[in-house]
Amino acid sequence: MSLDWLHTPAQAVNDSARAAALTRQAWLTKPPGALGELETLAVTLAGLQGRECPAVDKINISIFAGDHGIADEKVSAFPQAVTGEMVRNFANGGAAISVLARELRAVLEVVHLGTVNDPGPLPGVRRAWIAPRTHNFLHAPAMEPAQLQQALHAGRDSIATASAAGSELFIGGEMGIANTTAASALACALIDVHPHDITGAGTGLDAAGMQHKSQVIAHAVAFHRAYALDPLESLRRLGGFEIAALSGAYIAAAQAGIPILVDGFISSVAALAAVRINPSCHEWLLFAHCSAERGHLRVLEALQAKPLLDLGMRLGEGSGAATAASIVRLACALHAGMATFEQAGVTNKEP
Ligand SMILES: Cc1cc2ncn([C@H]3O[C@H](COP(=O)(O)O)[C@@H](O)[C@H]3O)c2cc1C
Ligand SMILES: O=C(O)c1cccnc1
Repeated sequence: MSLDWLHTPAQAVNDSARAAALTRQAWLTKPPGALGELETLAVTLAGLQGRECPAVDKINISIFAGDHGIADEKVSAFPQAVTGEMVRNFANGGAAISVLARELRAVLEVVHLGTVNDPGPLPGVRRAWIAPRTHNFLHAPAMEPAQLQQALHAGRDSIATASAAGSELFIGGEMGIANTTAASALACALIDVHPHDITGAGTGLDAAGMQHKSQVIAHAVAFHRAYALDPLESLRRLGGFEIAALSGAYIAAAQAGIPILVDGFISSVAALAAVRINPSCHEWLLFAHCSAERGHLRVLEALQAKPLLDLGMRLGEGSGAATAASIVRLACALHAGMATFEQAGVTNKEP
């Protein structure tokens, strides 16, 4: 199986649906622009969904879980066993994203790509097993070429299922202890930022822990520097199974015409890799929130992204995107449900 599909263009945005939505916004009983970003959201979604009045009733969430060799370098405040334990927690419905998905009445899929602490087959968990974890990218590429391919295809498979179910919005999430280190290293390769300026606390490192993490990232980025201009190779060398699966899912969603709501720091780095691999998927990305993880602002800037929320969240799992999805729903409801000046008999301003 080749990776040629990664370069297939995303679906074209429907300009006439977008224009119709823009006109509709001007007719609604409010001063023009008074609903701020909610107006922009509705108009953007209209173009993506190809209808004057978009809707996000059917939301698909896929959480990709995988472990990281770089965890050996003591770069996380939590032990590696937590990744596998959280896969079980997702299956049992006890994680933050489980609660948010229920509230949204979204379809939640958990994709288990490989953990050191393997909980085994679980109901509601798709096993797309690659290996217990990636290689430690301080000394070697994180993934073998075949493993990168498996991870990208795991993401694409999630979109095939979502697309067949008529999904109107895709949210990707991740779980993988030490993945803020992988995402930070990958971001350094993709946007040429200094590790010190992007390294954050992740699950809660103190200042000394962050200093150490930043040095580990700097060494890894230097080790793989020769490949920094190649985004797919950087993803293989510095990413992780769940990060690559997210990149594959984003590209496939844009190709399938499903709008994407990007979560926090790790998801945004996966989105940046996706855009560097296939620039046409950029138009399909909506950005949910600004994570408290230090490097997120810099990554959002590289994506020219204006996120909807800033709640100090730093969890991952797709939780920020699931929270913002309610706002996206409200934007669609306002756009479709408000009366026009004419319908309501309200006097419009002078032209
Ligand atoms: C119980 C628990 C649940 C989580 N859910 C997401 N993460 C988040 O934290 C991890 C990244 O942080 P670091 O790079 O510092 O390890 C990822 O698994 C991410 O999804 C969690 C972390 C923990 C501990
Ligand atoms: O913003 C994120 O994605 C994030 C931040 C810290 C830990 N895990 C995830």
